[in-house]
Amino acid sequence: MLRVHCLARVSTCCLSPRAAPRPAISISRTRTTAGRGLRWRAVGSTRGYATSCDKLLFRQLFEKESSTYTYLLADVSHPDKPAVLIDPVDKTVDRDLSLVKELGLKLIYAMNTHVHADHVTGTGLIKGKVPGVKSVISKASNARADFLIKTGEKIHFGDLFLEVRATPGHTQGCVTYVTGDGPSQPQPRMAFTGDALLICGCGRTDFQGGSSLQLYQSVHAQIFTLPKDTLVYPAHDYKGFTVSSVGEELLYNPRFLKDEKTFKSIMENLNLSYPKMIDVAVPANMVCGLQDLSAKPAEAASN
Ligand SMILES: N[C@@H](CCC(=O)N[C@@H](CSS)C(=O)NCC(=O)O)C(=O)O
Repeated sequence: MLRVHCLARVSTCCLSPRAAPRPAISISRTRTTAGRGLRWRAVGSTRGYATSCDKLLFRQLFEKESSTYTYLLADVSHPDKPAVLIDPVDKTVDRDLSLVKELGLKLIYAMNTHVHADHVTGTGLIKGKVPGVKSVISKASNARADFLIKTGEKIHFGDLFLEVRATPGHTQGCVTYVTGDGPSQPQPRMAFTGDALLICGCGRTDFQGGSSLQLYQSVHAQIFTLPKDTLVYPAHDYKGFTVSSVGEELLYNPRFLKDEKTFKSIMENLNLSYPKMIDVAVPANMVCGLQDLSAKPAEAASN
């Protein structure tokens, strides 16, 4: 187990008597085991788009120019209320940090699912505004960050954790973050799929080392093997959808329902225009948004 950072305070897990006290912040490396369950359980809503866990605070946030979703997760049962942001956008950093402050959370990680091409990550700005926050991205992305994570590793915030699953194909370094498996973790599980799996769609594969065959295989192996009730939260939606599930994507995703060859042909014929921001966004995101911020003094901590 690789511990990369610890807070002095520890808390015991209130829902799992078997769990040992865990440092508030840590990243550990374990082997990933794909869920094989076939559960379909509606929790708290008629469509089942909710997760039950007293500890988890969860918010889905939207940036309208790039149609990007940012996700805020926190363990509110822990005295520090440690929180993570997944895929923050530079333009909405102030909104996101205000929310973190209002909710009394302690932001510890600003995480990226991949090197985005259509917008600049908010990670660099956040690090300047909230000292102590660590940036996270995959090692396979070849980007710079405080923590370079790999498949199978766990990212802990309080007693909750996210499991890292490599889902390359949109870019070489794409990962999906999945909430933990176990009695004290949110049920159903939640998968933050970045651009690998979108709702009834997927990320394009025509730049940044993209590969349609790799995408097809990684989504099938790493996401579609999760329990069917696992909630799917993508990095983008262009039609106004907010959440799906593994079960729904298995039934209705028009791209992944096809065989590999047909999928490849679909991806080769998407005819999408290049993202407007790509020339600015990719270099900035390769350094997790710290491209030109070194000269600027850090602002006062937001929380
Ligand atoms: N018009 C937007 C870019 C839209 C786009 O290409 N989205 C990407 C994800 S961001 S790189 C994508 O993979 N889309 C897949 C799809 O099927 O739409 C812009 O100019 O930024």
